[in-house]
Amino acid sequence: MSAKDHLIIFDTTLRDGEQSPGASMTRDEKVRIAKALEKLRVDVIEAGFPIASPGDFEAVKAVAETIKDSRVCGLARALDADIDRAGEALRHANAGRIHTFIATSPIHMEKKLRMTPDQVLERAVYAVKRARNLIDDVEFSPEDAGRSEIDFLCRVLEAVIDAGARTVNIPDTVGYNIPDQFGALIATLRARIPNADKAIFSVHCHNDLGLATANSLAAVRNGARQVECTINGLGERAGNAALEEIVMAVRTRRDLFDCDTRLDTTQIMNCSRLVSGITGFAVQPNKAVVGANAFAHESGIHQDGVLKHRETYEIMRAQDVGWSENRMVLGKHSGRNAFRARLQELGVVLSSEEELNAAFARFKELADKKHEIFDEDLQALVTEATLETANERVKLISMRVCSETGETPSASLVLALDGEERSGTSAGSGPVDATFKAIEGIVQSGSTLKLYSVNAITSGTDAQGEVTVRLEKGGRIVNGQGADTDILVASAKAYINACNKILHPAKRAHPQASDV
Ligand SMILES: CC(=O)SCCNC(=O)CCNC(=O)[C@H](O)C(C)(C)COP(=O)(O)OP(=O)(O)OC[C@H]1O[C@@H](n2cnc3c(N)ncnc32)[C@H](O)[C@@H]1OP(=O)(O)O
Ligand SMILES: CC(C)C(=O)C(=O)O
Repeated sequence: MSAKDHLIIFDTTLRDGEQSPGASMTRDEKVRIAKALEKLRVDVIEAGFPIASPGDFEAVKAVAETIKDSRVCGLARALDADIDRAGEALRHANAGRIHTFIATSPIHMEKKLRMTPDQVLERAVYAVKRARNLIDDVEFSPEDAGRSEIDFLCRVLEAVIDAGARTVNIPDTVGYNIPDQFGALIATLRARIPNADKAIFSVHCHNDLGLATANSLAAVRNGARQVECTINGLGERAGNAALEEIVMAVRTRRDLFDCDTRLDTTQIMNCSRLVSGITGFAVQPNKAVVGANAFAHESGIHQDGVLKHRETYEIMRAQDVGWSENRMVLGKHSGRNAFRARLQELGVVLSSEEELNAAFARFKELADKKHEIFDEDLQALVTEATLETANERVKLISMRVCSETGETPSASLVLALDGEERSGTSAGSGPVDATFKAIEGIVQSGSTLKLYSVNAITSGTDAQGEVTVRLEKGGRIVNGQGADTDILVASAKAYINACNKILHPAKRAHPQASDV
């Protein structure tokens, strides 16, 4: 890859990312993340701001001493002490860089720095020269370039390139720019600055208007060859451009970019999880590339499309960014094709289309009550569907259970017995007891309850409960199962399932394993 084709990825998770309130990292945590970034093959790791604290100095030093395959960078204001401290932290780096900056926008110069433009220009040149005395690789940023006057910006950049800055980074510090404008800014700077070809143009975009990635990409299309970004888009205020978005956009839309990165994108998820785990900043599920839903499909039409041809609804491969695979989430919007495919994956073979339809109907009912249907839910559904299509003399139509402090619980049920609707009410020592007594009152199975057990099939308060009921009649023992998000309904279903077995003419004279 030639320099022209190479898009340099400058990761600033450990510096600007750490500026997210609450995202402070220890030295060892920074080293762990830096190693993961090195494995991802980022070109430059900005490890911190050495003057900020003794701890950050130690962190930058430790990263510089550990990392061999990426360049390690330290940030410094345009001040002697900052530059010297950065140089000291980077002394043992295999490849180091000092990144010095000073603001160039009217508002920052007048209100914050309280310096005239000429003083700022002079200090910028001085800082770059001082840094160059310590290290070969110096980057300069005119902070708040996105709100700076173009003529002044050109003057500053031309002067710092002459002073030895190898990279000039154009920050949209407050995320104020929009893509067309920011792209045009890069094109104008490159065209107007006479020595522009002596430096690499870089961009550093913030996400205050949600445009950090779009602005960075617009800049790349206009000749920027370094992008500063962070894992998961971590960073000051609304964050920085997200590394994973930049890298995958350039790779996925090769048709639009005349450059690419050298990253091993399969390491992206690893870095994302590590950064999220260390900082405690959870990744939103719908975050591009690294969110839990980025490669998940729940809608039937999409699932059907992906099952037939993945690219109908996926522009990237989940594996290419480090997910093990894409995910089909079964839920209320899913269709038969995805349902059938998941059952096949689970090794469940339904003997007829009728059984599949019964299971699918139950699945939709359950999906109305439960956000996500897990494999265990499916197993339970299929068991029920299979039981349902077997000879069923008793079916649950509806039920109502009352349980109130100080009152005797009661249950009223409507069942279909041999196709005829029957209702019954009973009191009991508890709601389950009342339910079973009401069923027994209608069905008159004459059996005795031997066992009642409840299991949560999946986790969460919306989990399905699976109930097993064991009945005994005349030495014959049967087990009935029922599952539902309502534990009383699951209990009624289990009792009815067992009754159906009791009422069904026994094929054998003695209790059999198949009955139980
Ligand atoms: C856009 C960015 O992300 S820039 C990086 C922002 N990151 C950080 O600030 C994190 C680390 N910062 C810190 O730990 C501290 O702010 C320090 C150690 C750098 C400085 O602390 P202090 O000396 O107490 O100064 P304080 O932070 O209160 O104020 C900043 C000073 O730096 C000056 N300053 C700001 N930027 C620059 C610059 N690029 N070059 C020179 N001076 C600068 C300000 O004008 C102010 O000067 P003043 O004290 O004469 O008014
Ligand atoms: C130091 C510079 C590059 C910065 O972080 C910004 O302007 O946002």
